[in-house]
Amino acid sequence: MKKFCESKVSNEIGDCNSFANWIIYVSFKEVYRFGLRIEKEKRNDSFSQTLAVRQLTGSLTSAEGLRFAIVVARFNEIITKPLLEGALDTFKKYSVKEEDVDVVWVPGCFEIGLVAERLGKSRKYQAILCIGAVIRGDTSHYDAVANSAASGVLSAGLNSG
Ligand SMILES: Nc1c(NC[C@H](O)[C@H](O)[C@H](O)CO)[nH]c(=O)[nH]c1=O
Ligand SMILES: CC(=O)[C@@H](O)COP(=O)(O)O
Repeated sequence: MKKFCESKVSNEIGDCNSFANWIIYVSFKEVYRFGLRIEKEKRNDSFSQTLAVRQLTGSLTSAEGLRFAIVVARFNEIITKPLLEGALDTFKKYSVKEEDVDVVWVPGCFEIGLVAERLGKSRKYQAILCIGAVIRGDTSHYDAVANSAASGVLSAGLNSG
């Protein structure tokens, strides 16, 4: 499994104007399903001596017939639920059938890696997507939870191939 995307975004919830960090993790066994497009770009600036810049862009046309799992944390559900809905919507857009997606709720980010690893080892899924949200407060609690979640997801990938 490979780490596909990790993003940090700022987020406001109620009184708490804080930083939320959520992790989205996808792995694809069959990378060849992503068509690789090579585009050449001509630049009209001081770098124009570089005639062409090669850009590699992945494009997924259809994931029909593939099975996916989503592990989603209930903690900070106000954030994770819309992320889950977005993920389900995106799967639909790529022709993944509803019955080919299993959603597993876990209490919080701490549990994501554990469950993702089990699901990965089941060999039932093409990819496992993990969704969690950790909000920075006044203490170092944020770092503990976010770091554990990130390393749990990394271990899940490494241990389930
Ligand atoms: N503080 C956050 C948590 N904490 C809960 C833990 O993840 C865990 O579920 C609990 O300690 C039981 O083992 N979880 C988040 O997802 N986000 C947080 O900000
Ligand atoms: C990681 C958290 O749950 C976070 O909101 C805790 O906030 P605080 O550090 O103020 O206790």
